[in-house]
Amino acid sequence: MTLSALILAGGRGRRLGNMEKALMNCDGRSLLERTINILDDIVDEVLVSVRDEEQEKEFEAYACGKQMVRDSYSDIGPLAGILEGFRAAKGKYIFVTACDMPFIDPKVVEFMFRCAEDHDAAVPLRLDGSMEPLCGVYRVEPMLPLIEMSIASGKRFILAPVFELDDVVGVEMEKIREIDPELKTFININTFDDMDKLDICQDG
Ligand SMILES: Nc1nc2c(ncn2[C@@H]2O[C@H](COP(=O)(O)OP(=O)(O)OP(=O)(O)O)[C@@H](O)[C@H]2O)c(=O)[nH]1
Repeated sequence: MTLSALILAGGRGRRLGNMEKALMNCDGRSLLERTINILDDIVDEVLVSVRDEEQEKEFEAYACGKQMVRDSYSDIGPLAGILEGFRAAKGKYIFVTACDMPFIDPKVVEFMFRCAEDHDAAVPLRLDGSMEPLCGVYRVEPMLPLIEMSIASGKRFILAPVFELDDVVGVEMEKIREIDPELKTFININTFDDMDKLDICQDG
């Protein structure tokens, strides 16, 4: 079965003074390259979601030759990138993540694919029971029209199409903790404070 992964990287990093988060540096590599390398061993295809042509050009040196998909809706947020990723995907299932989650555990990704098998999606459940969509695996066929409908009806939050799926497996954090004890997979970088704590620096 063909599997895909989508790395969302089209955000503007406003909480970081409009820094390109995908190009931030961790251990000598950009966050984008790190995530591509992790996913490349697991899936048949890695897609990089960018907001526009200018960003695509800037990312060319860091995208490891992977296909980049540009938003066709501007400034509506991550769902615009998810839409184009799902339109371009060759896989039956797609893992969706963000460029600012540099410590994804590959075993967690594999586990999420296994959980999604024969279902519409597998999405991690936070301790409060809410879903964490940016570490989820989705079956492309039912999701794509639901993403289109969500955007058309002005529902731009990532979970809007997920709520409409018939068969979503919620994956308890405790199950993921058995694989990734510190839940590093879910660390994401939004602020200068996060960068300091995690020893991440601005590219260049
Ligand atoms: N393609 C695409 N990706 C987006 C867009 N907005 C956010 N993303 C991505 O979605 C993920 C989550 O984004 P956020 O952390 O909420 O937003 P951000 O733009 O990265 O940061 P802030 O501007 O500080 O909120 C990140 O990987 C972003 O790169 C968008 O309009 N298009």
